[in-house]
Amino acid sequence: MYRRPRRNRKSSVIRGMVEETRLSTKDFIFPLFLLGGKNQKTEVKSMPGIFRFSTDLMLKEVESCMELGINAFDIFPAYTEDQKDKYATESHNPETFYLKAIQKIKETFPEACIMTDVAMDPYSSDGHDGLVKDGKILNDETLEILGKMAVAQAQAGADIIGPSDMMDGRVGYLREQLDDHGYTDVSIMSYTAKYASAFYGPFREALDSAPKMGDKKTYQMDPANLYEAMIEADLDTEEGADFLMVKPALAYLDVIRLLKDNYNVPIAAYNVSGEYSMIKASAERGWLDGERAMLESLLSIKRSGANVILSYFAKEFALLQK
Ligand SMILES: NCc1[nH]cc(CCC(=O)O)c1CC(=O)O
Ligand SMILES: [Mg+2]
Repeated sequence: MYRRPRRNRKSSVIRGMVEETRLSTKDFIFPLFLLGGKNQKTEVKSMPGIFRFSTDLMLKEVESCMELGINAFDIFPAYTEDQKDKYATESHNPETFYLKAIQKIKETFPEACIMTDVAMDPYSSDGHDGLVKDGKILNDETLEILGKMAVAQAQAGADIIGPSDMMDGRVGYLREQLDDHGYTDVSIMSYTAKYASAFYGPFREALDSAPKMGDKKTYQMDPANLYEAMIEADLDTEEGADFLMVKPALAYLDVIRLLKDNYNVPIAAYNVSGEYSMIKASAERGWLDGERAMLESLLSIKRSGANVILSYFAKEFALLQK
């Protein structure tokens, strides 16, 4: 045998030299759940170790993450039922707590990169990402609401907006709205290939944002489809997306690879709530080594081509690097 691949695995130094993929805290965006009020901190039951924070406590959380090298955050607000309506009015009310919180975070930590979600669901009494009429999710009517939301978020200081709604044409529409309002520097990380997935369950518990009727299959993609992601990616790149995102991550590594190989735009992957909870739940039962399972799955997301990883594991990962 002239070739013995095991020679390059014989010591940890050599294994380190030939390592093809390396994770860094810089790869991550940490999703954070925001509450109204003051001095509030509640754990998400289905996501052990993940909390919702009111603005004052979130500032502390952001600070402790930044000390660990996590500098990018995606802020998701939790609204109560009485604050929701059909038109997701709170999403662009300049006095609403989540816009104030973003302002405050940017004021306190100007170097932090703040991303915001553009979709109606946390503010909608129907629990859908778009406007509901006669059981249908209206596309073009929704765009106008998303436009107001995105401009309000940019005004509050968002560095990146993340349309997660899957309405057609929204990237171009939002780019135009942002530019018309003078926010040419605000980036768009499009949820390009977002699948109708069972893995969003814990997130919907965190925000109490599950759809009141039906499901999201008329706008989110069918898990059976790979090449359809290229139709979405073609449109999003033409419409001006700065990043293309695949969501969820682990069950869709082939989609991440396909987009990475075909588009010259950075690819993001959302390691979603259910993917976090699966590992946490089995680690709690002693069924697998939670830390190793976390590192292996994060590595697989990067190896498949993701440049940016949104993950609830971000802080835990950063802590391990210390
Ligand atoms: N449109 C809202 C939104 N933005 C991110 C997630 C899921 C994130 C996660 O599960 O961690 C969802 C839920 C959904 O589409 O129902
Ligand atoms: Mg699309």
